[in-house]
Amino acid sequence: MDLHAAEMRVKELHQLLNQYNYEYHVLDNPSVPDAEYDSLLKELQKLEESFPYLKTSDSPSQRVGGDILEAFQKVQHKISMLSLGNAFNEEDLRDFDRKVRQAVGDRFSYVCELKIDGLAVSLRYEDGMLVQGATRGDGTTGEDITANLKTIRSIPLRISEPLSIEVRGEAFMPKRSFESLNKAKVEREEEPFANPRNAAAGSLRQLDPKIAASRNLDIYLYAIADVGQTGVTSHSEGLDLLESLGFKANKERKNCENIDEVIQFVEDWVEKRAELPYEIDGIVIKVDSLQQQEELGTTAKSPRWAIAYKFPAEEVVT
Ligand SMILES: NC(=O)c1cnc(N)c2cc(Br)sc12
Repeated sequence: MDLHAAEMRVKELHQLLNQYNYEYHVLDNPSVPDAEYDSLLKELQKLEESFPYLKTSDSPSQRVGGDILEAFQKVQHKISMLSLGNAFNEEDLRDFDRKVRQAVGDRFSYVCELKIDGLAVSLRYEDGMLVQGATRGDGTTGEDITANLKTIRSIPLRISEPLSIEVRGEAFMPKRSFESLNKAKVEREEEPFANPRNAAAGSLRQLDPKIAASRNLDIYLYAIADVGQTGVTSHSEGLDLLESLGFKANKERKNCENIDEVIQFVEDWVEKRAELPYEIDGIVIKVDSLQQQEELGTTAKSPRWAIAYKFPAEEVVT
């Protein structure tokens, strides 16, 4: 095969492998069997060996990247990663609602989303290519865990538009992955992880990307850091844009016209959370309009236009 033919085939294999990966890990709806994916990936790896210059950083073969790191580099978040104020009961939620009304009046709506119990991370893309992934850290300074985040198959190595954009989300370990990881640890007489959140954090803090790759992590994206540059006017539009770019956003979100609907959503999920294949530790409630978010602003560490309702700690059944 000559170089031009190899270049064309590599381009075709990127498109096929990215599409199949998207269907399996983002849509949870594969159109080809795993064996088909594996054989196409092997074909790509062989072509990259024969024509090394065709191996690009966004190649599907580059998910489980390089060497074991000595340490993680520090990353300064250009836009700080805020934390959320907490609500623990209905009264706290109604207090939050009153403060929103005082600031923006009565014409506004909320978006309610599941609060994923994982590790907050930031992903930076340049011209559509994933160039850096980092932990939240203290909100201003995080750690560069790009190699480990690239192993999460639902993270696109290249998004559908050549945008330079930074997105935020929660990396997590599904319950079933957590259970099988801890079973293997106990069999090896190693200390098991206390919960999926610790397991996800521990996996993403591994200096060897091959270990992170073995942990079956996943992610839900829930914010665009520089959302003002995208032209969207609401948080719900921002979530739709994330999905159109190829990101995995959580489907269990609801637009709520008033705080009574928010409280109903919270009560519904207190009951339903056990059925989810991942852990959630609450519900995130946001004013939907970006203009009204702007009017409400933020305190030093958290937005006035959002709050996290925290579920009561589950009784540990001994
Ligand atoms: N959907 C969301 O906004 C969301 C979900 N899960 C989380 N752990 C967090 C944390 C912050 Br801060 S926002 C958010």
